[in-house]
Amino acid sequence: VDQIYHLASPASPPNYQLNPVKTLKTNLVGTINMLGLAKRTRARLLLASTSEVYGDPEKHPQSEDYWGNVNPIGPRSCYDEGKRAAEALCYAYKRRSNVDIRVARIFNTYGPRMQMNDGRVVSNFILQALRGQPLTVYGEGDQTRSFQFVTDLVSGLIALMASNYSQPVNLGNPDEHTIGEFARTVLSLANSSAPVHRLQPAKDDPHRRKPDISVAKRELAWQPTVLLRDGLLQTIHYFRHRLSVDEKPQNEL
Ligand SMILES: O=C(O)[C@H]1O[C@H](OP(=O)(O)OP(=O)(O)OC[C@H]2O[C@@H](n3ccc(=O)[nH]c3=O)[C@H](O)[C@@H]2O)[C@H](O)[C@@H](O)[C@@H]1O
Repeated sequence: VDQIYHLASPASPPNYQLNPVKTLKTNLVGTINMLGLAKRTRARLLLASTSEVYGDPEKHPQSEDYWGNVNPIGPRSCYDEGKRAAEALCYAYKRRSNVDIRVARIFNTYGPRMQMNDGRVVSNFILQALRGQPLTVYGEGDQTRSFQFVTDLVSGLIALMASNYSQPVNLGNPDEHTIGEFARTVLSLANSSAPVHRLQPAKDDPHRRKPDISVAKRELAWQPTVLLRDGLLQTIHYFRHRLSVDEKPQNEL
């Protein structure tokens, strides 16, 4: 074993909150298991961490030296604190046993082959737009996110694994949008006239999120290249195809 990409964990808020104990176990015990493997085999381990280590950030955009604003007992804490502890484990193994680690703090990522029932905003809005169902905006829709296309993330992960840099690195696209604006973009790209419905805000939902990617630019010579419009068109195309296959009446198959 030369390289370990430790990516395993539920990642969608409805998913990881469904079984919070399992989410914590995956990130704690799972990370200990993988770090043990890396120690025994002297492999380099890359941890998929998350922008959620910054919680509901008081610093904007978020750079890696920001310690975060996380509610340690809230509904998101199983994931946020699980990933924070996974990072702590990486640096403990590095200090104690000299394990060679890389830590990617991944910001909202989307693209073809996402699970349709994932529950995150990109898949929800695309599916709703294509089915002509109301787009479910949680709260006022003025919260922001910065969406990165999957191929950009993959090239960032590979560049980080190949680098000599062992401090955390943000991997994300700094192109920031409000969720209300994002709903309108999806409707327009999917040629949909579905309505937008405002629902209750999600508890502890981060209000703003945008990566500062200066470290990734400097250390990895990496930056995202896919524009939101182009990435969304590819993703909408994929979901449209999946719907035509999955929702075809049985007698037409
Ligand atoms: O990718 C990240 O950086 C991290 O954040 C995500 O969490 P979140 O940003 O809340 O992801 P979504 O569930 O896609 O929500 C994004 C925003 O859209 C809103 N939303 C979501 C779904 C929906 O149907 N409607 C809606 O308005 C949410 O309230 C939130 O403000 C996921 O927890 C993680 O996969 C990941 O580590």
